[in-house]
Formats: sequence, structure tokens, C-alpha cells
Amino acid sequence: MSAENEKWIAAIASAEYVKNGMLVGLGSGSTAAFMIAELGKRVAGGLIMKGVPSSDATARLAKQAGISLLSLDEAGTMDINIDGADEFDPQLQLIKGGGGALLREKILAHNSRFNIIIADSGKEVERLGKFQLPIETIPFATQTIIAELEHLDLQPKLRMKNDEVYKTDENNYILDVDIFQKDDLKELNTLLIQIPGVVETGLFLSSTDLVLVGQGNKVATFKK
Ligand SMILES: O=C[C@H](O)[C@H](O)[C@H](O)COP(=O)(O)O
Repeated sequence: MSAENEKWIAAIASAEYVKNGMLVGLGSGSTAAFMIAELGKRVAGGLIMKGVPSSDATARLAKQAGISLLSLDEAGTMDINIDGADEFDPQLQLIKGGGGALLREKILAHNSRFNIIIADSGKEVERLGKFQLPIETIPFATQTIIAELEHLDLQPKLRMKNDEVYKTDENNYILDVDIFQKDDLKELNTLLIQIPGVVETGLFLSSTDLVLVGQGNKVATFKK
């Protein structure tokens, strides 16, 4: 079974958790796109819900799918948040931000009562860090942060797109770093977010309540 099919069946399973009247955080990325399409179908079939998008791309997709949107200010707290991940481990810790949406995604996760992650089986790992950790930084401080992260042996790489520095929806930069050798991720995360100019990291260590993973033609469920 292809990764695309695994994403799709995990996305359909996640849509089952969305009930009438709910405010739903809408994640970003290719797996979240399947979930948005599925919710759009359900809205067309009579489901009443509103979404809060975690990126400009997701806002566009959700509008095309016919989902009504609210800003975070209007929504306040979401009943449920459904998002993808680049990696998840047995403790339901995540690396996110491969698509650059980690900052708004983390804000939505923080402001949601229940967080569901949907993924294909390739995202399941014993230990986080094969995927490089994205760190969002403000442009003004990025060069000094690069020097500091090099000193910490994290081998930062400034993310580029089409030969230009990649910019997030919040007009920040992304540094992708190597954390595979790091054992204490909580300590690492605290260290990183204390550096002035670091806005957020793609480590989501405790927000996830449920992971739905496509494994072949079945969906496996991992709970906190
Ligand atoms: O910034 C992007 C998000 O964190 C995505 O949820 C993550 O990269 C997973 O994306 P995909 O479902 O495309 O693998």
C-alpha cells in the first residue's frame, strides 16, 4: 500500500472524530490535505463545523473544499486539532515543520482540547531525529543563531527555496538542524527556545493525544 493511501485512510479515520458544531484546527501538509478534502465532503453532506487554518496554504485548500473558516482570535479554543507530522515516536513526541508551518501549528495545538496526528507508516520512528528539526528564527538574528547552533554541534542549514531564503507565513526563516545524537529532547528544546530570535521549534513533545497511522490498508491507533 502506498504512503499516499496510508495518509488518506488515516485522514478519513480522523474525520470521524469531528462532530456537529465543532471548531477544528486544520493542520498543514500533504496528509492534512487529505483530511481537509474529507471534511469538505462531509460538510457538503451536512456536517456543521468551522475550521481554523494553520497556514495560508491550508486556508486556501479549506476554502476550496467549502469549509467555513475562523481566525484564531475568533475561535479562541478549538475542540479538536488534526495535523500531520514528519516523525512520531512511541511517546507520541513529534518533529513537525517540514513544510514550514510549525509555528502556527504549535499555536493551534496549544489552543485545542484534543490533538490528533495523522500519518503514514513511514513517519513512525523509535527515536526522533532522522528528519532534521526545523527551527523558526527571525531574519534579524538568524546569522548569530546559526553560529550558536554550530557551536552546539547541531549543524544548522538555512532553508532555501528556488535559490532564495525560504520564508514562513510569518515572514521568518527556518534553520534545519541535526538532533539525532541528542538524548534529552526536553532539555534541548528549552535551550533552543531560550536563544533570542528563535521563535519556535518543530519539537512537539507533549501536545499529542492520539496518533492515527495508516499501516497498509489498516489504521493503527496510538493513545497517550
Ligand atoms: O510544516 C509542515 C507540517 O508540520 C506538516 O504537518 C508536516 O511536515 C508533515 O507533512 P506531510 O503530511 O506532507 O508529510
